[in-house]
Amino acid sequence: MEAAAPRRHAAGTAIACDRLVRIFTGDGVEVQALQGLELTVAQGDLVALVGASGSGKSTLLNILAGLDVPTAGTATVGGYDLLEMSARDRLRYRRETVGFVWQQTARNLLPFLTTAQNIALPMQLKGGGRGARARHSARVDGLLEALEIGDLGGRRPAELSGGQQQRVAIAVAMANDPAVLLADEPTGELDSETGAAVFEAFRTVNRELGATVVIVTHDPMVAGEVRRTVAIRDGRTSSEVLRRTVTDEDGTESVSEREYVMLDRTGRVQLPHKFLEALGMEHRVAVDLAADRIEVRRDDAEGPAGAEPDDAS
Ligand SMILES: Nc1ncnc2c1ncn2[C@@H]1O[C@H](COP(=O)(O)OP(=O)(O)OP(=O)(O)O)[C@@H](O)[C@H]1O
Repeated sequence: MEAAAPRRHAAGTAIACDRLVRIFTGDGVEVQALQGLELTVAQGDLVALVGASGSGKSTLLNILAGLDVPTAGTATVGGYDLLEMSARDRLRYRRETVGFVWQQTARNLLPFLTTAQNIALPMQLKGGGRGARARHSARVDGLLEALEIGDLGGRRPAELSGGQQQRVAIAVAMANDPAVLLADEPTGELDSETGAAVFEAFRTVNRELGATVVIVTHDPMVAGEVRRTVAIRDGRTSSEVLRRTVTDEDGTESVSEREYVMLDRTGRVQLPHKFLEALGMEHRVAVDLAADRIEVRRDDAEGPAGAEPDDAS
C-alpha cells in the first residue's frame, strides 16, 4: 500500500487525529482499541461521539485528555502534539488546554470543598502572580452565573443533586478557560430531564465561553441535538451525521440531517450495514465512475469470484 503523506490541518482546527492507533497488550493478548482513527474537529464545534461498547470511544477520549499515549499516528489538540509532549508540557496541557467531565459525578469534584472552592482549585494550581486572587474570584463568579449555579457556591458535593454536580463539574473543567472540553458519558447517570439540563450547560460553554466540546455519549437526546455526531466502529471513525437549521419561505425553522461515511486517504469507505443488507451486497461490489458520483452496485458477474480472466488486479 502506498504510504500517504501526513494531512495538513487548517488554522481553525482544535483537534486533529491522523491514523491514530492504540494497542493494549497484557497477558499475551493484544487489543487494537484504535485502528487508524481519523478525526478533525473545528474550533468552536460541539461534537458527539457515539459507538457500540468497546468501539474505542473512551480510549480516544483518554488520549485527547493527555491521560494516555497512542501507539502510533498523530494527534494534535490546541497546538500540542500529544505524542511528542514532555512530562512538563503534558501537565500544563492537562491543566490549561483541556477540561474533562467524567460520567461518575463523584469523580469530578473534591468532596470536602464547596462548589466555589472546587472551581477555584484548578486556577490556584495553575498560579497567576499578582492580582490572581481577585481574578480567580471573578472567574468563579462568572462561571457560577453562566452555568446557573450561583446559589450553590457554598455547598459541598454531597449537598448537590447529580445534575447540579455535573454542572459544577463543567464549571471546574472550564476554570482555566481550556480550548477543548471533553466529556465521557456526562449524562449517563442522570434521568432524561436532568440530562437535558446538563447538556444545556455544555451548549452554554460552547456558545458563550467559546470552548470546543466533544461528548462521548449513548444518550440519543445528546447525540440527536448536536450539529455533528461522529460514529466510531472498530477503532475507526465510520460515519457521521451533520445537522443544520434551515428556514423555509414562511420563516419556519427545521433541522435537516445528512449522514456521511468517512473516506480515508487510501480510498477506503465503510458502507452502512443497513445499505449493504438492503441490496444484498457482500464480498465484492461493482464500482463505476459517473460524471458527478461514484456508483456502487451488487456484483452480478457470473461464475465464482476469482474466475474472471480480468480479475487479477
Ligand atoms: N487498559 C486497557 N487494557 C486492555 N484493553 C483495553 C484497555 N482499555 C480498553 N481496552 C480495550 O479496548 C477496546 C476499546 O475500549 P474502550 O473503553 O475505548 O471502548 P468504548 O467504546 O469506550 O466502550 P464503552 O462504551 O463500553 O465505554 C475494548 O476492547 C477494551 O476491552
